[in-house]
Amino acid sequence: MNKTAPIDALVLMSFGGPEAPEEVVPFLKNVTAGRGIPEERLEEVGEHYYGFGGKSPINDQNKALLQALREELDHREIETPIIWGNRNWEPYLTDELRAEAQSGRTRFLSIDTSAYSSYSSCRQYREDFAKTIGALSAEGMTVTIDKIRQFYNHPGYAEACALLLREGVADFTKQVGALDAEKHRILFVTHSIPNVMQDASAVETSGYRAQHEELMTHLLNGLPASEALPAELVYCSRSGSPEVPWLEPDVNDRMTELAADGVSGVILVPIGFISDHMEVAFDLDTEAKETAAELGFAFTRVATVGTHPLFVSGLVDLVEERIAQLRGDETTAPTIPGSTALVPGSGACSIECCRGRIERTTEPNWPA
Ligand SMILES: CC1=C(CCC(=O)O)c2cc3nc(cc4[nH]c(cc5[nH]c(cc1n2)c(C)c5CCC(=O)O)c(CCC(=O)O)c4C)C(CCC(=O)O)=C3C
Ligand SMILES: [Fe+2]
Repeated sequence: MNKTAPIDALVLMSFGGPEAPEEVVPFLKNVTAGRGIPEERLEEVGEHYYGFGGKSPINDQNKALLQALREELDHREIETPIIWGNRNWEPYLTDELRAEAQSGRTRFLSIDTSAYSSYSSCRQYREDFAKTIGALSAEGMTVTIDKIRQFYNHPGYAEACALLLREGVADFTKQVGALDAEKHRILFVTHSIPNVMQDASAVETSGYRAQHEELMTHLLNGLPASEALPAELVYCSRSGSPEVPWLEPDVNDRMTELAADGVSGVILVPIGFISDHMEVAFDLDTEAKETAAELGFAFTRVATVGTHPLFVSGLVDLVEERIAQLRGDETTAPTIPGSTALVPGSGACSIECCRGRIERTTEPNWPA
């Protein structure tokens, strides 16, 4: 029995990353095709990858997540295949779906590895689906791809983040002896995006930044009073041209400012990333950690959810939720308090949402 009808197969859809030094430049070319990212920035980002032997950590993390999802599906006696496809590197989405279609599975439900709404983290994946559908159609194959909603406010993701935050606070407390609201800060960190992309994300949902704030508020409310510290949202991994405004403050700049205000320790909480991919491994664990060391800060970087069982079972709950919606069955769409489930369109945002790309074309640095 196909417990997931009308879906034939699930797809873990991610960004992709190089496996070896010779793949770094071709990968970066794929990522930035048609974008106005300056050459110097690409060389700089290339160096981050070479610093890790030319291999991105993201693929092994996706393999682990794929395995964990398989186990959770098996546990629920759901036999539907789950495969993995990427936007920017092998295994490419189109190739994986072609192989499935040749085996007779043509209706897909995607689990994207991005938690929030924005062009880069939601709509661009849907454009990838459209490209794959178009490419396979040109080869005579008809496939459909739906997706689960953005999961930043799903209890599975949020409660996994909450437990990991408690562990991080415990680690930090050991380092400093006792928490002190004058001297210590919680900095929630996410990937910066251009301001125009932020604005476009906030048309039909609360938007990229406010979604992070909803989760932050929930996580802070969940901390016992003895662990309460002042907290704020900061950003990492800015790219693009310096004249184009992106979300700020940068995590390093903010730590430097805080040091001038008498702060001497930070807990970084990377709620924008589901696993320790390059932004976490380089921008936080290398660069931000160095900044903290220069400032003489106590420093803890909270773990990302990775394959946390609450996160993995939450994703499978979201698969079941979306399938129930597709069937027209009664279903609930649970969220953390103070947040609302995103409207089902092609899964998460409505089809008009997050059109960051259109605004970009009005800027000299963002060619159409
Ligand atoms: C919001 C967001 C997420 C989170 C949501 C999600 O997970 O999707 C994310 C994830 C990722 N971004 C990644 C890598 C890169 N992102 C770049 C460029 C950009 N990212 C942007 C935004 C985001 N990016 C934006 C607005 C740009 C600029 C222009 C553009 O392209 O729209 C560039 C080009 C060079 C540079 O500018 O840094 C690279 C190499 C990797 C792989 C890491 C690894 O290998 O472990 C992952 C998971
Ligand atoms: Fe990125």
